[in-house]
Amino acid sequence: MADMNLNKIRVNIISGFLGAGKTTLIQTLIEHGIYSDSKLMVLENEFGRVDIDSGLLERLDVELDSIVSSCICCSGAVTLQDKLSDIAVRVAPRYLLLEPTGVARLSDVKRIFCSARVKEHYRLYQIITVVDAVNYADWLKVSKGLFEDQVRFSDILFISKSACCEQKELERLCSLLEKIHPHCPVFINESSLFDYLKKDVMNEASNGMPFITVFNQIPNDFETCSFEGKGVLDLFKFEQLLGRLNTGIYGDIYRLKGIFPCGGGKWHSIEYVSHDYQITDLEFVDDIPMKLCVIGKDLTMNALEESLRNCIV
Ligand SMILES: Nc1nc2c(ncn2[C@@H]2O[C@H](COP(=O)(O)OP(=O)(O)OP(=O)(O)O)[C@@H](O)[C@H]2O)c(=O)[nH]1
Repeated sequence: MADMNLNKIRVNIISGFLGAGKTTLIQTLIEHGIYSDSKLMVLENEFGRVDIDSGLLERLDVELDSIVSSCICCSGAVTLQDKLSDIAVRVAPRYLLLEPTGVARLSDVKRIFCSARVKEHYRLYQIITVVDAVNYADWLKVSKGLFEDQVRFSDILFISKSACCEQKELERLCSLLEKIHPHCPVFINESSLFDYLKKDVMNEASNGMPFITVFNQIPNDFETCSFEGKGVLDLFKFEQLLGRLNTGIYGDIYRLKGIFPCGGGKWHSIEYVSHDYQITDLEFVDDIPMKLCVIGKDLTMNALEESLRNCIV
């Protein structure tokens, strides 16, 4: 009898904390042809109300969909199941690449793929967690349980931003990862990860559901605040605001991302991760509204909104 599992949609999950580099890795995996010759679909989950990552992936020639507003590991679990059923019928890709939010518990996402309804169409293959070499110590302070959950339930660990770190720091991180998830393959450079994936991307998720019950101890009290609308940002004032984000007056801000126009037909993307930020010119942007999304704890939404309004010219 033919193995029914062979016809199922193969799922790779790309997990990792806020701003770790999940979307960047997805982009690179696709550009390096890891999924070439196969119909691929990317499913993004954005914690905020506006969808930013999809816009950044749009230029790649893949099917793209997203779930916004809710985190698929908790309140959005049913939405994910519905979306997966829809994709199986409407798109029927060979592969599905799923990017959960940075605050998703990987154990919960993995559990969704163990449900009978999802298993009917999908088969879970390798789960990669991206670990941010620059900011992991901050994330451990913010939510140790969540960090450990994402490491423990993955099949492959990829350390991003390694070139920005000293060797000693990398060694410290590697030994921490080994303690949390012994013997899990860890990759520091992209090319060795790609070589491994080219051979093993079709390996089924190896460790099943380990018998560990830590899930409910993770405080998932992250908040998000999204801004979307017309308006041009004064870059100087906006950068001043970015410089104030770590003072605590707007709460604890861990991540800000988005796209915005700044006059003269120019658009930028903003990537703020744990106090550092990068503003990049964007080449192809249609006439879409400015979109910004903030993730943190104890956010003072009104103060943040007022300060952002002050940046609009
Ligand atoms: N130097 C360096 N920067 C990186 C690397 N990977 C990602 N980044 C940068 O980190 C920032 C966040 O990257 P994303 O790929 O958007 O991260 P993400 O995990 O998808 O972010 P969220 O979905 O918001 O959680 C961007 O400014 C990237 O350019 C890396 O390996 N090295």
